[in-house]
Amino acid sequence: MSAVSEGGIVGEFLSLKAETDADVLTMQVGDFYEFFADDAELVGDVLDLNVSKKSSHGSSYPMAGVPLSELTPYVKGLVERGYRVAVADQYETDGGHARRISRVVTPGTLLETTSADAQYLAGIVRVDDGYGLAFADVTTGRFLVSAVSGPDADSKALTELYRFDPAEVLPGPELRNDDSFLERVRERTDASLSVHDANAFAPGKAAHRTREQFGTEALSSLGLDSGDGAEVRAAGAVLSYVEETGAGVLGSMTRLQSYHADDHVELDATTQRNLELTETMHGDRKGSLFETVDHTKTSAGRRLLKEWLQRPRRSPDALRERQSSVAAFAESALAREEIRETLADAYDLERLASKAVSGSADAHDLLRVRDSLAVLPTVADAVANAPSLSGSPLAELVSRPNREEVERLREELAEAVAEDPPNTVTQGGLLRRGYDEELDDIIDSHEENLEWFDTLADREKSRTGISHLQVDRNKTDGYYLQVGKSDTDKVPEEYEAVKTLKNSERYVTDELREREREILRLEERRGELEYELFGELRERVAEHAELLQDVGRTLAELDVLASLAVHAVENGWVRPELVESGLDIEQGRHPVVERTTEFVPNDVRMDDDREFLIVTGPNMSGKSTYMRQVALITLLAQVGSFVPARSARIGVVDGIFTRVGALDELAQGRSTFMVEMQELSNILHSASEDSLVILDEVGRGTATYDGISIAWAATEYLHNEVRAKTLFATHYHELTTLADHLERVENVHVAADERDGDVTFLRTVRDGPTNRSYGIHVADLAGVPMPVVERSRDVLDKLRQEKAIEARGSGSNESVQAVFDLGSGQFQTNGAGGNGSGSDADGTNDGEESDAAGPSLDPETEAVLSELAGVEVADISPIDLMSKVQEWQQRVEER
Ligand SMILES: Nc1ncnc2c1ncn2[C@@H]1O[C@H](COP(=O)(O)OP(=O)(O)OP(=O)(O)O)[C@@H](O)[C@H]1O
Repeated sequence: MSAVSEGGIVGEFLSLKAETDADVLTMQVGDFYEFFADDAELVGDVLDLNVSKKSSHGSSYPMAGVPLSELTPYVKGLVERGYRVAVADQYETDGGHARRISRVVTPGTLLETTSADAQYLAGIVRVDDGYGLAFADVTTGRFLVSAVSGPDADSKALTELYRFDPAEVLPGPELRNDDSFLERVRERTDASLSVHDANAFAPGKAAHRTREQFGTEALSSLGLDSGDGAEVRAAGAVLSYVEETGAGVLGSMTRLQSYHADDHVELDATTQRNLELTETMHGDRKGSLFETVDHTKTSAGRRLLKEWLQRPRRSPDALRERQSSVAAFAESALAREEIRETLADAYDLERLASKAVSGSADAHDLLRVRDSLAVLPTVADAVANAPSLSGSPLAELVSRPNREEVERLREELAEAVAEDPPNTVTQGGLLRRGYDEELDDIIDSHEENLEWFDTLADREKSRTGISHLQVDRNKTDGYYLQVGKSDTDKVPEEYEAVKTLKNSERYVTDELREREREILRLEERRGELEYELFGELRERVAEHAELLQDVGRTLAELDVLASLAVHAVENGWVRPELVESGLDIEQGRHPVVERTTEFVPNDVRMDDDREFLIVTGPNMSGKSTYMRQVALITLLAQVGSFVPARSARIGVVDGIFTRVGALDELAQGRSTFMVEMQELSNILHSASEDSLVILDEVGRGTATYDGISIAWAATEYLHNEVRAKTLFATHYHELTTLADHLERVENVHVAADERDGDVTFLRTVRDGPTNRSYGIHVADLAGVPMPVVERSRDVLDKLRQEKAIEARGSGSNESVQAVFDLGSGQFQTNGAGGNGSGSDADGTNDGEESDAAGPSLDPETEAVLSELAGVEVADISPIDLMSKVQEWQQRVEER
């Protein structure tokens, strides 16, 4: 026990606590880890740990404790709730014991996670023209850096944070006081924000740290050799944080990967949520795209599939390679299933590598490494033996890790680790015979001594003639000879009595004592030697961390590609053709909805003449489903997956942007309309002509005319300036007329059949606008009282009267093409072809000015109209009226 007095322990605890900025401290006191004072109360509350009282220097302190071997789950419990936990260990000093903080466990450096998901620690640095980002997963050794710049760098940086969903973020010194940025980080992730030494972010220091870890070569091969890049600053800070927290996993971070935001399809946080990639809008995992398409066999495969879905790619070559692998797997069911079955035997090698490096891997973990390594040659042979697989990129994939090296390490482990080792690494029994000579000698002598005891009773019986004699051992007396009372007279003189029982007597002899001491000595020596040898073996496995990561990654990739093939085969998906632009999906389906519904497939065609689709149709007809289906098919194609369609040609996009009604905005305390406009604003800023934009009901959150105006203007801007491929679902029937005047805007509608007051949803998408505005009709169907329905029709008519909106074509903002009259529901133009039926669509205009309040007419027509308006129908005879009409016609024609 500690040399410090009992009272001093609380004092020691409190002074260690003052040293650390961790939220909670636990301190080893003998065989226990103790929490005192506020920390004891916290663990009492949070983890239901029993809290007692400890008196110290006249005060009483709350105290809670757990045995040494049971600390891990408590630390994990605290860290998973977002606390940073400092662990102080006891060590020997000349005068007794002392304690120091050996590790600070934080959400981003927790090794003991049981979740298969990636667990990133992120560093983010702001510089003049953007941000540097570094992401490290201490559980797998993955380490990635990136930089984003440009006018929308803020949103790009936040997008990356959302994509990696880090457990912990270290903001650089420039960001620490930027409350609005930090608030946005909190909104998009569940990360804990931790403050790390500002010096660690300094360019020189960070570059030094990064070079030390990955080597100068690695930095220069990624073009980061100047060392003052923002991503290197973020990387250096992350490395120094991992080191400072004492997790001991730096060695597993073997490879620096750099990526460019342009390598991946931009998917902002809103879009990832809207498309329900990994969870539904209601927060369920089930019903997400990921859960629907996931057939992986390993947790590393699951993790990788999720990563692929969250980070679709833009390089057509890389995607075609994945497609070819999926196609090969799709064609060879037998080999695929054999490989998947073998993969199921693999454990998470990336995680095991980190455990080996941190020294926390036990003998069972090394057996897992052995068994997982054995999977590689088996699957590689299966690939080589299946003709349709051996000619595919899968052959290259399985030959990536060095097979000889894999085999050497596997053999070493097979020869070293015992088949059924104990759970602790200190008691011996971890290693096999034949692995180490000294160990074998120890085991031999140990066995020989045990054997001596096993046969002792028989030997003594025949030597002494005692028939009631047995040899046994217990905790207090050790080994002894037990002789029945009736035979005690035959006991030889070297027997030394140690205990008298009712019917027997116990004895020991010098030799027995000597043998017993030898057995204990051998057991102790065996424990020590095995621990030492095991440590060396684990060290060698740790030295192979990179190999383990390579094999782990290869098996995960195989697992994901096979999983995509399984889903494609089971659901009739096809390989999409990747093209430069445009979109031609024949008989496309929604990948998630098709699983639970008799799905009606639909076509989608978009090209340079048809870039903007206005999607109309009654409520619940399937507008949102249709648009999401387009987005998801595009996304799946850029994951390298097959897609739910009869055939598909997909133009590779640089980003997918969506704005759909979200459910949880009010819960976040922001006005729905404000959020809607922020999202719209982000899309208008970020989308390019290579992007896909999905807008569902933009403008709905405000007054109708405000809404129409915003939707109208956004359509013009997207069409004229951005030129992104856009699908826009709207209930504003008025917008459908835009197709007549904006060159590349087309209408499609989801058809519904209406008979005898019933609407049957056909779920079929057809060209052209829907032929009526359904809102009031739906109110009618829903049983809203007739007077209200009729009155609303009246009101709608009134509202539409004499309201007009101009449509602007591309080119100068002054060039007014057409005026939309909400009263008539028609466009009016004064130029050539002035009936507004579309002849102005090429953007040429005869230059006449239009009046935003309505078309300006020539004086003669004005006069005719005013006469018409003045006619008192009741006072004029039919004959007079006919001749008046003839006269008006003539005057208008001659004008
Ligand atoms: N092609 C289809 N085949 C079968 N069912 C479909 C199809 N499209 C949509 N559905 C189903 O129809 C329902 C309504 O779809 P959706 O939400 O897309 O309609 P909507 O027109 O966007 O509705 P609202 O205008 O009210 O937002 C959903 O339950 C969906 O599963």
